[in-house]
Amino acid sequence: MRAYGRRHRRWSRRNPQPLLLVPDEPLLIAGLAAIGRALFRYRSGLAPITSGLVLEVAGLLLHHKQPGAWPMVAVLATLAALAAGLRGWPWGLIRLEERAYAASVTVVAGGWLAAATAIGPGRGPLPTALLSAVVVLGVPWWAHRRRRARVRVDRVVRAWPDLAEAIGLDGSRVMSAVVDTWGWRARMKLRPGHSVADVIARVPAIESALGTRPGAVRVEQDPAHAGRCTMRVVAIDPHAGAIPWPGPSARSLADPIELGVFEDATTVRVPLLRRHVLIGGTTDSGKSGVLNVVLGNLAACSDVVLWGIDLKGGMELRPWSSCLARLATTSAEATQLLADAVAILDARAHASGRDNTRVWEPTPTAPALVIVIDEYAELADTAPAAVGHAESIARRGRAVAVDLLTATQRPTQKAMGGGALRSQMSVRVCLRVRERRDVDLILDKGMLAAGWHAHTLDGPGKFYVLADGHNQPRRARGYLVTDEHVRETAARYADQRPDLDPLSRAAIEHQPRALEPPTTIADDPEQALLTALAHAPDDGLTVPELIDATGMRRTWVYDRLQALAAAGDARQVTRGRWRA
Ligand SMILES: Nc1ncnc2c1ncn2[C@@H]1O[C@H](COP(=O)(O)OP(=O)(O)OP(=O)(O)O)[C@@H](O)[C@H]1O
Repeated sequence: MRAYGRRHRRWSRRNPQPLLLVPDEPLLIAGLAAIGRALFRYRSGLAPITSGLVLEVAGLLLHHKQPGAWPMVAVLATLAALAAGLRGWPWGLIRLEERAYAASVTVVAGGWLAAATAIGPGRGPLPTALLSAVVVLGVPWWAHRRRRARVRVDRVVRAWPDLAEAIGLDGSRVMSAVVDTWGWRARMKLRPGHSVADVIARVPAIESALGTRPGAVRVEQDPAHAGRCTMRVVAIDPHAGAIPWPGPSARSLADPIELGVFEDATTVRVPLLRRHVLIGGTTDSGKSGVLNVVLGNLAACSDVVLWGIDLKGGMELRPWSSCLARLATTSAEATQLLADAVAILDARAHASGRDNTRVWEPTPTAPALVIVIDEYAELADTAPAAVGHAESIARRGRAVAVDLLTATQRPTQKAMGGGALRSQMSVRVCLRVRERRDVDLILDKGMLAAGWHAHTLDGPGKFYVLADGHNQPRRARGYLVTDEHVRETAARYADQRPDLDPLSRAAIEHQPRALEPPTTIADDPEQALLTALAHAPDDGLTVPELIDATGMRRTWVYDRLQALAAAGDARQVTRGRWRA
């Protein structure tokens, strides 16, 4: 038996059976069905031709049965054209061009039908007129981008059950789909037991199944139903170009700040009163850009005093110096500034307790205090004493309107005091990060898995924001604030800045001043700098180390480093570390 089986298999390999297709229905019916399917599939593209044929038949019937009805046809056509042109009825057209097109088509079709009813569709110029109208009015129809997009979306919706099964979302249903300016979005119902996290985990597979570019699919939870979500396919990136800053929108800290624009063109509005802000992202992700948008707005608020800490020698914040009541550029200055802020906080808390007022309401005469810290991790590295003050402000500052606005490349556990500081930051702006786990560091644990994919942001200024009213992973792009904007805004509001209230001023005056650490200035700081750079270890020296070596101020060291770098005598080994 086994020998027979082997022989049979060998014989089958040598003499393969021809593949026979046996139709199980008559050829004519199969052919008609195929034509029907093709007509149905391309029904949108064929619509002008179909409409021409329908008109021809209607003209024939009306001419034979009711040739005197042509004035009625003309009147109805005019009314229909008015409804289409003025109200977009019955297609719900919003855009002016689309309504104009619908009105023109209705007028031409109605006019032709009235003429065909009166004299017959085969007479005179009517056949040529109908053919020309189909071609001329068909061209905009065939070229219309949204119509073609709609057709593509309809096909995807029909194919979704198979696609969903292939990517592990079997049982999910597309309930409705809408084409918008940038692509399309669909409301989806998931299989019982599936959640939006399952869809988010399969986003790359969905992109592959739909044939989109990577990063084109967004998924948002339906706030009313755990088993439903909105899937958005962004065919054209609405954030491809920079969005110019329209200027400050806030006049008081109580006004929400407009940071930029979401992908659906709505404005990103974030309330800042009594909130600490953390802006995180890798180098060149646009942190300073977002900081500048916030500063540009706060500069226009008459109830905020601004203090700044910029340990990059004031590189980022100095352009705003005319609007900053204080700017610290060294670790010692930063520590003193934060200590003063804690003193203000204590004085205000004390006064609130005494007067039985729960919160400090900022006004131009009793303004809020916002402390802007550029590169918080650097502060944590170089001024550990300052970190204690910052944490104290983060914990207790909100009620008395002493707020922190911090930017950092990477809010590591160490920089963020083991997360204690970060947990107080109720507004988090996450720009592009290099490593996926940084998303959880900036936003919170589990946010990466929940769809806040900041590692896929592909341009400076693009961000996710987590704040009151913003708890869905929606991509936004910050406004681009140019140097010119900064100069103009700082100059415009410089003399409108409020002063601290007497209570806060008195609190600072009673503060013990830290003694300036004695600095020994090298005889020839320039030479000392060159020697330090020449003998620097392979991973370079930090700016504070160079300050120690030269005894000069940070700004001097930065200026000299820039000049030496331009001349090729110094180079930045990694960010902030230098050697010859
Ligand atoms: N919203 C934006 N739209 C377009 N371009 C932007 C935007 N924000 C920033 N950029 C551009 O990106 C570049 C880097 O921006 P920025 O200096 O703000 O980044 P950063 O994260 O602060 O960098 P660093 O870590 O070096 O301080 C700049 O050239 C800037 O013009």
